[in-house]
Amino acid sequence: MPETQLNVRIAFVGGGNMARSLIGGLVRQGMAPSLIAVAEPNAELREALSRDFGVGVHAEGAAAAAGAAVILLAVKPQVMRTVCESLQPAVQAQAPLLISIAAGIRIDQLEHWCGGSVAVVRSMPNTPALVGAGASGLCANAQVSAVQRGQAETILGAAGLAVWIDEEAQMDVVTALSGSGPAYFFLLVEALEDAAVAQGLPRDAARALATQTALGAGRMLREDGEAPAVLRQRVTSPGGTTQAALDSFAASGLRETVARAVAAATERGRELAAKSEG
Ligand SMILES: NC(=O)C1=CN([C@@H]2O[C@H](COP(=O)(O)OP(=O)(O)OC[C@H]3O[C@@H](n4cnc5c(N)ncnc54)[C@H](O)[C@@H]3O)[C@@H](O)[C@H]2O)C=CC1
Ligand SMILES: O=C(O)[C@@H]1CCC=N1
Repeated sequence: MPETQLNVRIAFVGGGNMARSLIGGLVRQGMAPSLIAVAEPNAELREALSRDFGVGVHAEGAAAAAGAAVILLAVKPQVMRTVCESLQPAVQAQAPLLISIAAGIRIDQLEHWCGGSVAVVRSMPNTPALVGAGASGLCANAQVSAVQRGQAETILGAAGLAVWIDEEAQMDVVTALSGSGPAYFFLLVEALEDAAVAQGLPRDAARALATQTALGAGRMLREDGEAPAVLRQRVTSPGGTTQAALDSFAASGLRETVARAVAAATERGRELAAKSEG
């Protein structure tokens, strides 16, 4: 990754699922594992990260953060305040770029918990990052330099697509769309599988066909370049089977149902942020 090659020290605080997927992406893209340090209290996870990627592992956040130009916070929102407070001396001494991937934790909270002025990128990735097909929204505060923006983009981009969001308030919408979004598509595949079984198809065949249809539709959305509505129209022969299904979706208010679900998820993100006030 020439322009995107990272040659600065990165500390991951939290070595769970999301951290693992981001670390895997960086190492696959050629980043030297010796530049990556991970703090993870769970010894089994620590050993697995060391064995699988050759990264440095520590039990404590402060040990991993020592000398890091980028500190990526990959812990659950509930422990974020304690973790930031423990990192305060390192953050104040080293002035690193701080990247948080925690749902619902705001930039001003992170600044406050880390002891004041600090460059922060708030990000919302999603679980397809585990297979290199993630989608992340990124939002930076004013202290983040152009170089640091590039670093954040490289780290999140190593696991898929990274999109900058200007207004932090919109990060709750990103969470509701792409953060939670994989679950919506999984639900649709579940429902399609069950529906096909109800119509007489064996379950194995129903799951295989529903899964591959989701993959095929996703790849066409990315690779064809046409708008989703155009791709949909191309499948829909007048008076045919697709039209019958789409008419039924419309009669059930599918678009309104989706709009209500995304509104509920956005609102929940706001509530979670309010709960973690401090
Ligand atoms: N799972 C998802 O779909 C998404 C999750 N996120 C966010 O990513 C963050 C991490 O989520 P996951 O990786 O799914 O969770 P996870 O539970 O797999 O990983 C969190 C890790 O943090 C470790 N940890 C706990 N206390 C610690 C401390 N004091 N210092 C260092 N490490 C500590 C835990 O042992 C655990 O391994 C969360 O804030 C979540 O909101 C963001 C986007 C999507
Ligand atoms: O459901 C949640 O709250 C988290 C945020 C995005 C995906 N999982």
